[in-house]
Amino acid sequence: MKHANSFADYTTDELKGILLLAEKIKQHQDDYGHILDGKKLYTLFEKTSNRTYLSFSIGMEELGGKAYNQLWKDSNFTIGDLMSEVKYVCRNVDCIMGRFKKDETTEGFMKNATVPVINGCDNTFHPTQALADMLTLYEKTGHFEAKVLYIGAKNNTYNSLSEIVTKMGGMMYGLTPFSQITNVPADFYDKLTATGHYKELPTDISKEDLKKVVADVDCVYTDTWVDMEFFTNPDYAEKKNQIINMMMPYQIDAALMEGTDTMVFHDMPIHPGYEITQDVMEKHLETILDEAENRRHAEKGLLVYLITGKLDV
Ligand SMILES: NC(=O)NCCC[C@H](N)C(=O)O
Repeated sequence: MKHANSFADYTTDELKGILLLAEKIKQHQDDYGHILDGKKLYTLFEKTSNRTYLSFSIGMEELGGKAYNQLWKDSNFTIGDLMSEVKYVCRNVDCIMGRFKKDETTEGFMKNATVPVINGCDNTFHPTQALADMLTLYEKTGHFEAKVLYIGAKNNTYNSLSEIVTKMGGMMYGLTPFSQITNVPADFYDKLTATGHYKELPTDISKEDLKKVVADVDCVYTDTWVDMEFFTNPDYAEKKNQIINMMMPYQIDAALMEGTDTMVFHDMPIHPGYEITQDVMEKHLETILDEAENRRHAEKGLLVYLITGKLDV
């Protein structure tokens, strides 16, 4: 039995297998409408969501299974012992997808569950977003060895994207003047660098040098500068303003993209005027929506793999 959290737990072949299965199901949906007949997925949200909620609910239904959704605040996880509650949930369902504020909750689920647990985005990793991103890159470029330049806050999305790009043998460039990450092992980024497929760019890189990287990569990627659990938190308002001021010079704008056919990716929700300008967002929106739709397709590959243990279906 496997969980889905860090891609350090997955081989390159396994990831390719999941993505190729996802693409096969996407192209031949009619052949896969019953593959998870009778299977049940429990989804639990401690944070807000649009894509994760919809993609897992509809994705499960399209495979013949059923998803049962609960908000953390309505659950007895708020008052009970985590270990025994997780074990109880596992008596009922075949898989769990949880979006939690803290990675220690994700890890608590994974430690105690007797069914596969998928991290639906905590403060450290967002693996299903990275699978969707890689599926999109594969569809748009025809290969898995993608070159990506991420400009923005170092965060959950960045960590999982960096893991998958390096694992697939592509090249990940990170320009991250600010970090939301508080809880990865000290050597996490060193290990990525040691693969030879990961490079952090200096924050004082010249516009000229940055534009060379933009022209060389398949896509420029950005994400919110402030993660969802802090976005509307009044206690975080001052910090949020500081971050915005610091990050404004790193906004994805038309001047940065000018003269290239490089794609722009964003995991959504988008904050035009902050991490990306309105015009660049509008120009690349169809690509971004392809990427967002691929959450559902990539997750279907993952669900089939985790629940059946098979890739050759
Ligand atoms: N598509 C998504 O699932 N978006 C999640 C947003 C990730 C962002 N770094 C956040 O934690 O708010």
